[in-house]
Amino acid sequence: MYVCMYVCIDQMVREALRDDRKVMMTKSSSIDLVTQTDQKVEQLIIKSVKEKFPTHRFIGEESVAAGEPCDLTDFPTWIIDPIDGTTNFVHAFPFVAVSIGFCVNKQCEFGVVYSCLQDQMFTARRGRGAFCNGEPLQVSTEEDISRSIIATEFGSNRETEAIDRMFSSLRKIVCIPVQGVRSAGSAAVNMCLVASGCVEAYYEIGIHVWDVAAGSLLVTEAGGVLMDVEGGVVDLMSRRIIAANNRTLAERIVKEIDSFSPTRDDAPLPKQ
Ligand SMILES: O=P(O)(O)OC(CO)CO
Ligand SMILES: [Mg+2]
Ligand SMILES: [Mg+2]
Repeated sequence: MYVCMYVCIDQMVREALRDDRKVMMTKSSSIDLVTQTDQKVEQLIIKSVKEKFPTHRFIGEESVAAGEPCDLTDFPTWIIDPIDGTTNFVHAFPFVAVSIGFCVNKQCEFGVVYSCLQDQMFTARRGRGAFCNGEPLQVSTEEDISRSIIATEFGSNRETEAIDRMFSSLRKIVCIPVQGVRSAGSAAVNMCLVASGCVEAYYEIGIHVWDVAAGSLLVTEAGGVLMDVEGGVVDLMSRRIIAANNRTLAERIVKEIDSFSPTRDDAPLPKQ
């Protein structure tokens, strides 16, 4: 099932990158894009998994956008971002990933991130390590943030207060100084970069559970840590995350972040 699904998704994404990168609609803002490929890939994944595991539950980005609930319960749940980096996809900017996390009792058991254009398959299973195309991954051993590269994103929220806070945080981090700041345009790819040891840490406020479910396990299985932007335990529904190579860097980033709290992924839908 998985090999067949991978081949179909790979073909679907590559063909669409060549022939059809049209924006079909927007979601939370005019720059929160959706293409037909986002929907087709998610439908393919859900259909394939349901055939084998009919009782399992799903949290899929495009299904939630269509009104499905976004509740993480103790039931086996597949958390799917069919295209992480849709804006990249539309522009053919080469970081486009499919992200699938699988949780039981609210704990991630395995995560898969497929970076389509790099043809890199990142996999992690709880307690069994993280891998890229079968090769083991290890986070960076750097303890000094001034010798680090930090990844972050601005997301699709353009409200003035959120933007001000994001710029303020970034300004402080740049001026520590860090050696560099990077944005792959895909939360999942950013987390794979942390897991691979290429960047020391990634932080973002505004991501969703489907952006980071798989990546979170990749980071921890590669020896890294997850932390909330205010320093507590990360809550995948809170839309805030720091994924770092170690606690020293994560705590250093916490000190510089002007945090805010977007509406949670599992917040009740407003009454019509
Ligand atoms: O392209 P997507 O799935 O909307 O995700 C974005 C953040 O929400 C990039 O990580
Ligand atoms: Mg995403
Ligand atoms: Mg997506």
